[in-house]
Amino acid sequence: MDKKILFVCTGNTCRSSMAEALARKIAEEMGLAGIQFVSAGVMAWPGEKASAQAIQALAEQGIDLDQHRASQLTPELVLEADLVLTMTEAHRQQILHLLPEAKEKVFTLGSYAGTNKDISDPYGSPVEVYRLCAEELTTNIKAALNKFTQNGGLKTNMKEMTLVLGSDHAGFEMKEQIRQYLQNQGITVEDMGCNSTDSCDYPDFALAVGEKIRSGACQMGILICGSGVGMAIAVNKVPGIRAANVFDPVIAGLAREHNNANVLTLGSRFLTLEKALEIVEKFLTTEFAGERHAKRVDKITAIEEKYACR
Ligand SMILES: O=C(CO)[C@H](O)[C@H](O)COP(=O)(O)O
Repeated sequence: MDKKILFVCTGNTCRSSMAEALARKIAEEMGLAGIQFVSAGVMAWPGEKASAQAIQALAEQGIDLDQHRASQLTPELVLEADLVLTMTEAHRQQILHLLPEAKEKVFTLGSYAGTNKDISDPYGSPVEVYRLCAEELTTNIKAALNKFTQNGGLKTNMKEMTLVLGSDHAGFEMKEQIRQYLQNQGITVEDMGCNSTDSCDYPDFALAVGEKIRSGACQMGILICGSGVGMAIAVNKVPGIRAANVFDPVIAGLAREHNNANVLTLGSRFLTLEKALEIVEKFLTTEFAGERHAKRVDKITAIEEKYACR
């Protein structure tokens, strides 16, 4: 079933209408399927068109906002959404006043994306201000979609995802066998190398795999070195990556269920192929449980954000 993200501003003719249309385009560029985007205003005139400057700013990016018509925010819209992103804290407060029980899924776009700034209202300004607003929205929406997809917003389905693999020389042969196994099951796999048993450096491949996931091009990764330890340490330096070095299928399931791990690392020198495949299968077929674990995974993300270069 599709997930739904609702953007909220005041009149639904400028910020949230642009956010809805931009998010649709960004999700397509990130290869994200299964997310529906909608928008509404806390004080909208239902049926009103988007402002002329918003239409122009988005038309310059090849996005048609001409057909948009404003909608008034209703409790149903909030309840139906999986995530509600408001343009300002005042909008968030208005929703929570109406529906305090929605607290867990209503955020300002800035706080959810990690930029921590409200999106200011361009209403009545010249088109240049709308262009800047569209840029600000784009930055925030990209980060928000990364977070939404990595924190269990989407259910994992093996056949629908693209997996990325990498290894060093010690993990090369096991990587080849795992790739074959996955491809035989119809799973799309990207292989970032290495391509032989010649000695090489595991951080190079950890970075390549981490960046594929960070960009949204792939949803999960598997990295193999001699012990799995170096790969886990290296790839965990990429923001948004939660890698687990696993030697047992039960732990592989827990790494997904509780920690929403998105990268599995394996130690080829300490695992039989049979055991490695059992671990891979469990890792890829277990879904993040969310609920109390989501709050904890969000705290891991908050640690990353605390030390991010600004
Ligand atoms: O496990 C690893 C990193 O954690 C590497 O595969 C291992 O360090 C490579 O060692 P060598 O160069 O002696 O083959």
